[in-house]
Amino acid sequence: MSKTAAKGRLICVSNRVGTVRGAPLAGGLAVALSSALIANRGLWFGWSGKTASEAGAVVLEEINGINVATLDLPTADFDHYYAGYANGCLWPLCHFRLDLVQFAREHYDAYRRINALIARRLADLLKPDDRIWVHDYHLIPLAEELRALGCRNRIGFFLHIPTPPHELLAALPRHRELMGSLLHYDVVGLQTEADRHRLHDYAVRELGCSVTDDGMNCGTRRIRTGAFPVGIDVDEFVGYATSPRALQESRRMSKLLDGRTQVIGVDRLDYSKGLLRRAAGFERLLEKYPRAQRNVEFLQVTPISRGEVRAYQDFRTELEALASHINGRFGTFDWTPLRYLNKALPQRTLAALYRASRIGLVTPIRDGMNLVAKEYVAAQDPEDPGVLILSSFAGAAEQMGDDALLVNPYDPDDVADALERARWMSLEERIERHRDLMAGMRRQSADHWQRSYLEALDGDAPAVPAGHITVAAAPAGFTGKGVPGTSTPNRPAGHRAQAVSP
Ligand SMILES: O=P(O)(O)OC[C@H]1O[C@@H](O)[C@H](O)[C@@H](O)[C@@H]1O
Repeated sequence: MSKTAAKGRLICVSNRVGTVRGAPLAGGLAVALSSALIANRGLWFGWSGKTASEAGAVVLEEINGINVATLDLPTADFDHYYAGYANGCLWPLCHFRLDLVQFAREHYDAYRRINALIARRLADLLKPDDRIWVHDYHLIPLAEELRALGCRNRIGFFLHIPTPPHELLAALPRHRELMGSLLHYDVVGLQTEADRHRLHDYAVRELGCSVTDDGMNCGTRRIRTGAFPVGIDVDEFVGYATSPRALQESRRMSKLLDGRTQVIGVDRLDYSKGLLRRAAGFERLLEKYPRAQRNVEFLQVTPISRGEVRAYQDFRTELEALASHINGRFGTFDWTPLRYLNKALPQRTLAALYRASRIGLVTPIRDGMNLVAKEYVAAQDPEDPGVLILSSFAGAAEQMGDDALLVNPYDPDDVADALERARWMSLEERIERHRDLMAGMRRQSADHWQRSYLEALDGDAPAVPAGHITVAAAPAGFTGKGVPGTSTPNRPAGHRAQAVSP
């Protein structure tokens, strides 16, 4: 199929739609997807942000020039789906925190019901040549539910968060059922090559797939896989950071700092962001390099997130205790070492804060990509840029690892040493690193991300064949649901492919 063949509409589906009434479109990702939607006469489909006693009807409207379709989700299932399964089970699992995974069958069942509901509502709107692009872990089974309704459209999936290794995934009850549902997509996109390899490894071991140059063969299904690293709109962010207002704010901030070095961290309040270990690394800097005392300030901007999930509540309490401990231990009447804000700041304000900060400290214990790292770099003054310190466990490290200072977030000494090195890095070295980082970010922008993904989705992966689908057998113990063509429970290992209707 030619890449330029006439295409149908693009339908993006995500739990939250990226554009809301009354607020301008913000963030490179939302902007990139919106421009793809506008160019492809598309529709953004997702949750309305409200729950109701009954599942709602789809509301169609135009917001910021984009066609948006939303629905209220049923209250009875919503918490189990969102806080229970998506954020209490899949999120920690995908961020390698098996210890925090809370699996409950009723959560998983609600997650499946919500996916089935979204599929039914979406199916009513579909035209035969629409291409569907599903986003993130909330909606892994969506293609399977759509296929069950007879949908033969091209459907792609993009996972914004990390893919865990086989050993961790295998600990998830009913993992084959969940992961097998990925085989109903035509294209599965991941953030990094490492994620892609982990997916392949899982699919070979558990789903009977074989790996090809551009994806996987699973019986008669050919699934294209690829690493599509999410980027930012570099010029948009440079524009924020160099607006007269931002420059004025940065100058005001520099005056307040009075010659002290500002280190900045900006993250949702989430255990995956490594905030406790980051604070411990900062504390280590003050202990190990006493000259840093009174000369460095750490500003951590941390809007509250998913406060209904227990692990997030516990984490917040621990972080607050550590922040006060550090300030109590090292602070003086005229110097607060760590300023910790639970506020969501607009992109423009963040850009000014980034520019006034000599060091960007981005140390998640695991992250799909991390766009803060990219925004921090884009906001810098190219003639006197700051230094990015980046966790080697952020997806962004695959692209930025040569020019950022990479650290192991589990090692406070490594973080402290990188902070000290960044403090004293020569102007020449900072300029060179910044230049190379900017060049890489321009090559792999948000726009490049959506274009390359859609090219893969429109490419030569076969659309779902009419009639029967077959896949190779899954190993013993597999309960069937999830993989096309595997409806026999507990099929023995080695059983060959079997045909079923899609
Ligand atoms: O939607 P939430 O739970 O507030 O989390 C914010 C975002 O967090 C991201 O990291 C997820 O990949 C998104 O899917 C999610 O929307």
